[in-house]
Amino acid sequence: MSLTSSAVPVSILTGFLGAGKTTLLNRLLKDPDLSDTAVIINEFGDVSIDHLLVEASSDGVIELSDGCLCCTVRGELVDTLADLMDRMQTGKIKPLKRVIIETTGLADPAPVLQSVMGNPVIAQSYRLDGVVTVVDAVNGLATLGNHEEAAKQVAVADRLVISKSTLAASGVVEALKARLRQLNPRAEMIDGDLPEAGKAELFHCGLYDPATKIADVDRWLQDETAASHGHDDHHDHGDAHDHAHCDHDHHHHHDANRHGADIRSFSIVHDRPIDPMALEMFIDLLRSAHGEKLLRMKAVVSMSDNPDRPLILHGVQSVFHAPQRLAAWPDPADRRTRMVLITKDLPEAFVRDLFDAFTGRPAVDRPDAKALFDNPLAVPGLKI
Ligand SMILES: Nc1nc2c(ncn2[C@@H]2O[C@H](COP(=O)(O)OP(=O)(O)OP(=O)(O)O)[C@@H](O)[C@H]2O)c(=O)[nH]1
Repeated sequence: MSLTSSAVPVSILTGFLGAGKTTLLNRLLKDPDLSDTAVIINEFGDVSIDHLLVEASSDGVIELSDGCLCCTVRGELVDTLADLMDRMQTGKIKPLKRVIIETTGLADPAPVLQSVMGNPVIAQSYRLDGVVTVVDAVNGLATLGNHEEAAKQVAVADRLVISKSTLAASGVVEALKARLRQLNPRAEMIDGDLPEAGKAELFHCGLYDPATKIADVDRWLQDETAASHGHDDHHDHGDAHDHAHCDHDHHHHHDANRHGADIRSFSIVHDRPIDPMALEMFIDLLRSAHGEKLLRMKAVVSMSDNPDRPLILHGVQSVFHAPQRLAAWPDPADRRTRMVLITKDLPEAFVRDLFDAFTGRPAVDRPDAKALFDNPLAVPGLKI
């Protein structure tokens, strides 16, 4: 996956059945800034109607055949993206500014993201820009409780659009927002009725600020740790903030397990440059042994081989894009490694211990007795 600004950005539009994805897309496609956008839609059922419902961009709408995008037509999604690129390169269609993939309501978004990021050919030409998830204000809370796919759709989102809020009884939207905050504390929440929900900027979730073309790491990481946590010296072995245990307002008494808080979001902050080998081993182990539990990971990493040029990492389950070096730190005053992880059934403490195992310094202030006794230079007879 290329993260450079030249690759065509791909946005995933997801949300449970009937949440309002097509309605939102119809509004969005009226924004002139979304001209030269291809929309790929998939459907369940024999009768294909979704593409008819997308009004404004009939030329750009590519309908995948019957089946769920996350499984049966994954090959077809890759083929469609490859075909689009071929048509662009041979001048059959104008260069695309963006591709939007609208998933079926039942899709687990992680495999969809993987199929965009994990195919080497696709990864050369496209970059995953972000995930926009529509949540229905009326049914959202119940749906999240009953359907794991819906919870995953929320967990991996960069932005959450709350639809139908005018139809919801008072208090319902607030309860829904609290639940969404718990599942995904970093995603920006937008009321679907507001004008900004219908603007092209909704899809600008990627690393590069589309206006300046400069990497905006804090926004990309959805990184409140950048603002709220300073350079604490005690973060020697990484500092993890687990959001499954506290909501955004830090109400520590919340019962995290009440709503199946096996999906959790946390960050690891590390003050010292990391050895490339240690990072590679950490990532390899995490994704090979626990890939299916790693819903999403984004990171900016200070590397010991070149601390002036941070490494950008971006992964979904076991699939990671090729790491990319930024030319410089976006904020020279903050050169900390920052990782944001969203996991399912993978406790923060486990990930943190793993990170520490590969990156932690030996504790120099505590003598290692065995090393002292095994020391060939030790003075015979001297007991410590
Ligand atoms: N009042 C109101 N109705 C909405 C809103 N968003 C969607 N709807 C209605 O909800 C129904 C479902 O909307 P769709 O846009 O088809 O939902 P979808 O997520 O594309 O549905 P699937 O493709 O079946 O998963 C339609 O009847 C819409 O008119 C909203 O913000 N307010």
